[in-house]
Amino acid sequence: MNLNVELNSVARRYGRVKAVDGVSFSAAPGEVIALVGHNGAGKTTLIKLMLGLARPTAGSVAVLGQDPAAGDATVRRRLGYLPETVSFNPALTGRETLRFYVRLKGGRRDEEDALLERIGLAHAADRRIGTYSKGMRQRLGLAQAMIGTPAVLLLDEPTTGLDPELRQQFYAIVREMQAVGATVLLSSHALNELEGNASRVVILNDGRKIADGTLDELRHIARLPTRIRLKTVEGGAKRLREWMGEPAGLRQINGHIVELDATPEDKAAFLRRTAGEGAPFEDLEMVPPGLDELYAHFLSERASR
Ligand SMILES: Nc1ncnc2c1ncn2[C@@H]1O[C@H](COP(=O)(O)OP(=O)(O)OP(=O)(O)O)[C@@H](O)[C@H]1O
Repeated sequence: MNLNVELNSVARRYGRVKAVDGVSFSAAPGEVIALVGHNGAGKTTLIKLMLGLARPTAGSVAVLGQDPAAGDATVRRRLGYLPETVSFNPALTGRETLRFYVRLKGGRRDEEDALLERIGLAHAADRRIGTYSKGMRQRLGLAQAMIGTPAVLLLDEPTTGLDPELRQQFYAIVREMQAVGATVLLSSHALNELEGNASRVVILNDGRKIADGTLDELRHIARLPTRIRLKTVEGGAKRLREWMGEPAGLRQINGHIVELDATPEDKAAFLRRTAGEGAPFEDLEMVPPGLDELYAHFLSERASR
């Protein structure tokens, strides 16, 4: 398979600190991979290794088939990077700044105007960056990372400081990049927003990779229960409990709602029962474990080893 990123047993030490410790993974075109982990887990270092800004102390890194630290300009031009903290000259306008980066990267003439339009900053193109809000600066940073339609886009905590609407717009742009075959790697602490937006999740802890897969794969490995919530008519919770046979762990939330945590096997058996006659509920809701629960699970599993 054609891979845009390949990391093989990569380690990066800073003195005694193992910022990245034996990490291997690969990323194909069209994948959106979320790097998640506590502060100091090694996310930024991993991104810097892929950019060639840090060299591995062991193992190998290949981006677009090349060692990114070797300084090959053709590879660099096909990489886009949004750093954790974007900092632009406040005295320049958005357009001037982007034009500067387009020239630096050998981008198309007037590409800055198309990018400003795309990220919704055309109306402020001629305003000085010193007057921009945090969200506007972050969007300008994303526009800068998108110059030349990169094959690999590395985004370090890109949605920090963005309001919910801007986050949606941000992920819409990520999907557009994904659709044209870019590999997008983004680090984030906002686990809930990654659901439905990342095709794969890599969990890091103390520089090590402790989980890697789609959300469904991680759910399958973790075998965490699904929350089943049943609603009935007001005052009907008692009858519902009796019909369910008062299973251990059943929680009565109020007079008409009960909740149960079901293993994958219990869930299937329960669903078969609910399909029968006379099930005394009006509505059923199933909530599979979210990324925050999976994350906590993998971390606690690691800690107990
Ligand atoms: N240049 C450096 N010199 C010394 N130590 C470093 C350097 N860069 C990173 N580290 C250390 O490596 C570890 C991993 O840091 P890194 O910035 O990669 O984590 P992170 O997961 O991105 O954290 P955050 O979520 O806080 O941004 C930390 O212990 C950090 O202090």
